[in-house]
Amino acid sequence: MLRMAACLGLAADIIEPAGFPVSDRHFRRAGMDYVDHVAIRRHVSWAAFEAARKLEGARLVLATTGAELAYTDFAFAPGDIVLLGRESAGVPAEVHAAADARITVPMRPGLRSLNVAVAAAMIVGEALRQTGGFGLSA
Ligand SMILES: C[S@@+](CC[C@H](N)C(=O)[O-])C[C@H]1O[C@@H](n2cnc3c(N)ncnc32)[C@H](O)[C@@H]1O
Repeated sequence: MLRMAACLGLAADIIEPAGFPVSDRHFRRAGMDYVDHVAIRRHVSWAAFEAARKLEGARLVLATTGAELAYTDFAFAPGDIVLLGRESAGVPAEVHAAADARITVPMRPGLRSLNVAVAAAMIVGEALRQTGGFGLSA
């Protein structure tokens, strides 16, 4: 997802505790050489992230299998933050409740979820298509 953010000119927020090590050193050790090309904002907690987001006035758009609204039917706006949950557990109820919108990538019945990076790519692609953001960022 960080590689996608680098290539498409998107900023990435990481909210701790994350389900993976989040230091630049760990990313580099994992061969993530794109890390220097992404504006990564790290937040020490959910509360810290929410405080920063509210200062910016950005909408929080939660990607979840627990929503009715298809991502293609949602009207994205520049500045929206798309929040994705942990690969293992999704997001807690508190985070679900705090979102301004909840969207889903419709799936066949009986299957659990997409891989988080696949869901992110589909949703970000649609958001950029709608907002004209493809290729506009330096
Ligand atoms: C592997 S899923 C999490 C699965 C977890 N067991 C759960 O019950 O939420 C990781 C993240 O990918 C995103 N995701 C996966 N499939 C999705 C879908 N069909 N629609 C929207 N988001 C999805 C969500 O943000 C989810 O929190």
